[in-house]
Amino acid sequence: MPLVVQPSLFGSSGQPGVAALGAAVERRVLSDGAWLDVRPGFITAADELFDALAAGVPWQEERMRMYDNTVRVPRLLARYRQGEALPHPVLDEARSALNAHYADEVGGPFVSAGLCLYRDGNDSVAWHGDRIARESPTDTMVAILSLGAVRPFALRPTSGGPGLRLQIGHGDLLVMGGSCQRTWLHAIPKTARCLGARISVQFRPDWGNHLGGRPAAPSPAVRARPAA
Ligand SMILES: O=C(O)CCC(=O)C(=O)O
Ligand SMILES: [Fe+2]
Repeated sequence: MPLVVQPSLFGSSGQPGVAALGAAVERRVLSDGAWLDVRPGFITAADELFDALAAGVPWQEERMRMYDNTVRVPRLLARYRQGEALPHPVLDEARSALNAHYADEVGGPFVSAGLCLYRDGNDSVAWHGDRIARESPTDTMVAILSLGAVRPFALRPTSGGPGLRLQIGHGDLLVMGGSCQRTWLHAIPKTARCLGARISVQFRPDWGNHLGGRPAAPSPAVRARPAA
């Protein structure tokens, strides 16, 4: 199917690279042992990286089982398991910088990379916790680079109660850590306001059987469904 991606929407120029982590990383402690780190502007010359990934990654449209049907996964995907070459050298640089910064944190090192391309506001990911932590009581980390359109990154505790929405921008880093994949759910909701495509790169400590997410548990507010 044709994929329309507008090139160089964002106005940066130069060689893509990574900025320092260190004190630029802001930690937000959530309930139940979960935490989030945000480092705005981690990727420099992020529109060049966006363009290179949009054009160079072998994006796949996938289908998934939903009850008795198969449905289109509403985003394009690419996966790079441990040992597979990443599609851009800046992703190697980013993973090395993350592994140095998070060396003393439980759950590393980051090895695999999953990429998502949200073509427009109709593409999304439903509420889920990443499957790497599904049956394990141990803490873990998922580091996400965000490129392109700003989409709200929504989080809510599995036990109910108020959630939050982060505006993760072009070139920003978000790390979910601690118990976040067990005790919180996350989603990229559909939106009518989205201005263009977004690419996310998720670094995970172990490919394991992560296939895009663990569905949200049934709750009065949200019916259980596979992460789509
Ligand atoms: O695109 C994102 O930022 C999140 C994607 C995600 O949650 C996943 O692939 O498990
Ligand atoms: Fe996820």
